Amino acid sequence: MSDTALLAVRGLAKRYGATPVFSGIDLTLARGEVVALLGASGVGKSSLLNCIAGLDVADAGEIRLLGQVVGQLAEPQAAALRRTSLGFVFQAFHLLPHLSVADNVALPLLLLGQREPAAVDARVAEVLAGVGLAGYQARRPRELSGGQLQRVAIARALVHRPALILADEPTGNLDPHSAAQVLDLLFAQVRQNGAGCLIVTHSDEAARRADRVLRLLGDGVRAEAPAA
Ligand SMILES: Nc1ncnc2c1ncn2[C@@H]1O[C@H](COP(=O)(O)OP(=O)(O)OP(=O)(O)O)[C@@H](O)[C@H]1O
Repeated sequence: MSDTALLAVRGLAKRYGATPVFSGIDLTLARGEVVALLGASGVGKSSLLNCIAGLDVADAGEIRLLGQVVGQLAEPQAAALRRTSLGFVFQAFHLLPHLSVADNVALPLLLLGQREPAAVDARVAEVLAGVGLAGYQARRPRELSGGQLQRVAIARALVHRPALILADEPTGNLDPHSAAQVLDLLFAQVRQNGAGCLIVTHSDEAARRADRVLRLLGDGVRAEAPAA
């Protein structure tokens, strides 16, 4: 089963110096599945997401992405697998302020070597329209609201059609109205693209919209019944 899973994490452990964060983490995500990851503040949700994304390194365990054990690949191959198959949405948006909206969204395509301007422009326009920002290509991030910034970040995470979206509290900086809009868009776009999504959240709304809800504990992951 783990061979066909989009993501399979086995026995993952992380510590910072002598301080353990988590250990014995097993989780699996199927293609097209939206999974919400809950957990107390400081339990290691962001650390887990960062390990899966290759932004941080686990101390033990295995991460299998699209059937490939990432740790068994040479770093250039691991990086290429992540670039192709992952999109990341951060709580603080992480857009580049000096680039236009279009250039921010196009970045993953450029990193993948897609430089044919007409094709890049067309895909950027398509994905911006998908998040309700048609015609915003020339804007700068400073000219956008928080909800719009996060929608740009979602467009950037989806532009290269990754198989897995990792989202770390993507509505944590938004007012409730914008948060609900952004969640709707994120989940609609994820499902429309047939991608899987692992979303770290404190939001009941996000958990309610997920296919499955997991709770991260220091020594494992527990399945929770979705909120009614
Ligand atoms: N770079 C780091 N160096 C040392 N300790 C760290 C580092 N990053 C995180 N930690 C610690 O690891 C633990 C887990 O942090 P993490 O941010 O993953 O938790 P979280 O569950 O995402 O928390 P929150 O819900 O508050 O965002 C915390 O105790 C944090 O202080």
